[in-house]
Amino acid sequence: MEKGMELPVLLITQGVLLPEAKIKVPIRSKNNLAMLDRFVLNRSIASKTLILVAYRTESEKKVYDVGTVAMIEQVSCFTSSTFTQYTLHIVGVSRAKILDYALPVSRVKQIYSTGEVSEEKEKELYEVVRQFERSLNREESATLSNAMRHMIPERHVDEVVDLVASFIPRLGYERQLEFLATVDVPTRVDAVIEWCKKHLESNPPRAIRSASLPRGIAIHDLRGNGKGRGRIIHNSHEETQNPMEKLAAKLEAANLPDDVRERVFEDLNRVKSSGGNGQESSMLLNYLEFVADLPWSTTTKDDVDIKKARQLLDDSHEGMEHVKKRVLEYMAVRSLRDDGTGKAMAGPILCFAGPPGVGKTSVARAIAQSLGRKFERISLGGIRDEADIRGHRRTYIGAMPGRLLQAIRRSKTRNPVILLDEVDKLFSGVHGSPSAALLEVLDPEQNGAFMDHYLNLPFDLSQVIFIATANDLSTIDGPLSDRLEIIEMSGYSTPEKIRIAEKHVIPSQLETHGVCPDYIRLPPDGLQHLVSGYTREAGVRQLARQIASLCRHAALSIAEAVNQNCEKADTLPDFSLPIVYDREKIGDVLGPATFGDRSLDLVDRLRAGFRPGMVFGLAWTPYGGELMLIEGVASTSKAANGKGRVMMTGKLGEVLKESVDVARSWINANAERLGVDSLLGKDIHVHLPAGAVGKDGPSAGCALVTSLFSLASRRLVRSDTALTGEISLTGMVLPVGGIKEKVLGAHRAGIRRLLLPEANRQDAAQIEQSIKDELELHFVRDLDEVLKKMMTPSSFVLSKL
Ligand SMILES: Nc1ncnc2c1ncn2[C@@H]1O[C@H](COP(=O)(O)OP(=O)(O)OP(=O)(O)O)[C@@H](O)[C@H]1O
Repeated sequence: MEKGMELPVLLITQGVLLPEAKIKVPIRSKNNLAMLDRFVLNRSIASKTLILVAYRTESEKKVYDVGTVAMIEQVSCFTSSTFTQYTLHIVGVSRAKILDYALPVSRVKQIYSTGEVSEEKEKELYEVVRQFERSLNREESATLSNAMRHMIPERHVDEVVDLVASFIPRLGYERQLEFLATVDVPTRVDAVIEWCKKHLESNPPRAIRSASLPRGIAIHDLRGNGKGRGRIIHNSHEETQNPMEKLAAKLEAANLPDDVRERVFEDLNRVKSSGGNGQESSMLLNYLEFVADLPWSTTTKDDVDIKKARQLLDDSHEGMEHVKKRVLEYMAVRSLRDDGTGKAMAGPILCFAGPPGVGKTSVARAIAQSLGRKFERISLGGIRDEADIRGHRRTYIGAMPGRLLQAIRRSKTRNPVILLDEVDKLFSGVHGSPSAALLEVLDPEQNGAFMDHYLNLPFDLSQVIFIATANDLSTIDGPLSDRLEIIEMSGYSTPEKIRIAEKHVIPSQLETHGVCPDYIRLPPDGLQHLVSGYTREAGVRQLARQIASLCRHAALSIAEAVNQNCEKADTLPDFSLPIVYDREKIGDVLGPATFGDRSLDLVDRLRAGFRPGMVFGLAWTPYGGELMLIEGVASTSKAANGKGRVMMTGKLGEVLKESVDVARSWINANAERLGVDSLLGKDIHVHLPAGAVGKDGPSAGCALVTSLFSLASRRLVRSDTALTGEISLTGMVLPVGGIKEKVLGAHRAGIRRLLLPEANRQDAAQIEQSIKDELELHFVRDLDEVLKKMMTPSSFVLSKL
């Protein structure tokens, strides 16, 4: 049996894709959708390469036995409320025989072209193609000449005819299929010459007006090089240059380490000896270009001036003193331990953790700037494939280097600061563990000779400074989190947001939109309204977007006024500067406020309808703190053993479920002492609304005890208070995380009285004084204290549970 390779199948029902041509294929059929889902969207290694299969005739549903190996250049996705349409942007690579047709994967074998084309034939071909190009409409002509220009030098006549054939209008399905199946190059050349001539009969070429031709096209000339197979010559300068020599010079200039140099020049000689022909050589050429582009020995010199760095951080970032302090310490240690090699000494990798938009990326950028290093960001969100970090082996068609080396190439230096964004969103899939690969990258023992599968040569990453960011620390892989030094960046309070907006966001948005600061004014109450009415976030990203909308509005108003002024020089426009964005004007521009009063209404409505068993807890989410309603009901159990059951709903995690059990046991054990009925013999149902959102963690313990006590005592819980805290079975209140976020979340929701664990007193000290002034904070040590402070003083007691 013939061997071959297995490729995912994309069935096309209209048209034929020839090698070198590009098409867009909307994915509609069930089979194509399944293939897309399995091989492309989930990023398998072979995901970039497909086999395009066509039917024998457009009506007959039998597949043709020659297909096109193709590479996906882009996947675009259009989503409306009713459907999602994916479209693949594809480029044909080569012909392939379909050995074993099956869905979703078929076994195929690449077919190579055969036959030599005489010099005269080539000349004739290039002459006809030149005229054909000028007979196309301007858009197609530009696309064809562009495609020609982007064909690497040394492309052969067989590739040129494939490209040109894909531009011939109204060729017909069957003729396209026949052309696809023709491996003999002279036959294809004859066919293309004939089709071009036919087209020229009814579409004469436009006259050449060299002055009007775009640069590069006038000299874009197709002709034989007099040495057998033809090649495309782009311009007179390139005519004199041998691309192999150019590449060799580039590799020479790259200053490769000795062991690497030897292997790379061996590869170059292999390409040279094959004359640069064929699929393998073209892959090798791409590879060598990549090797030459890597900054093997280019570094920037560190310029560590702590005073300057402090100034830069202060100028670009408001508040966040603990972050700045830690960053400066980090830089000071680096400068003292610098042994002149620039190597990052074994030490922790900084990881900024916090909700979106709190400045994690911009602090990392400031670190790079103050060290005088290049900055690159790699987004790790959703990566499941080890190859994303470490690259694909070159044996795969369409193989690519990993994201790390791509970032290094972009930075053009061997010692940039690389931000590993969202390390908490790395997943392990069927194609290896990206976080294990990342561990190797971060390990100073191993990263001096990092092996990317594509590069397949050791590359020294030891001088790179890695900084990570995360939203949710609980989802970072254990060994990876051991390597990270976490610096928590919590969300901002409203006054902090206002200060950040005034000092940083507004000036930078004005500059971005080219609006003079004198032309626009955002008075304090306008800004306050913008923050509380149009944003509900821990950071300032949404706020920056809203300010950008105001700047765009200002830019448009000013531009319109200026135009009007020019048209009627004698009448001044009805327009006065600066434009003042007060509450009313903001409402006109951005529409009615999305938050603020309306959501406070919701809390007010909940408070008005408070029943026994209801209590406000506090939740930490990766997007900031939130008020969390807990509801409980109890009824006499009808269970056979009479003991009563507990039901929990609202997508609760294991730990949260256990907290309900602990709370119930504590109430039952202390019922007599507290003077309430035991919950034994009662069926209890605890529900945490926003049922579709998963919730977990031990910090709702205090709130759960309060809810169950309320049921047992038939007394109402204070609806003006929210609380957080883990509990022990013996009634102690234990500390919890995310205090600042939770307190700010409660404050945003309009709750002013809070119960926090005594052991978290220190965390609460970090909250801005102006916020604390508006709050009544109670620190509690045990559950007796919690219940005393949480229950309404009224003797409102329901007669029966
Ligand atoms: N304390 C601050 N002072 C000045 N500007 C700030 C501050 N915090 C955030 N910003 C600005 O807010 C914008 C968003 O910040 P950035 O992109 O760094 O957020 P991030 O925390 O990295 O978010 P994500 O997790 O979504 O990537 C940036 O323009 C940043 O400069």
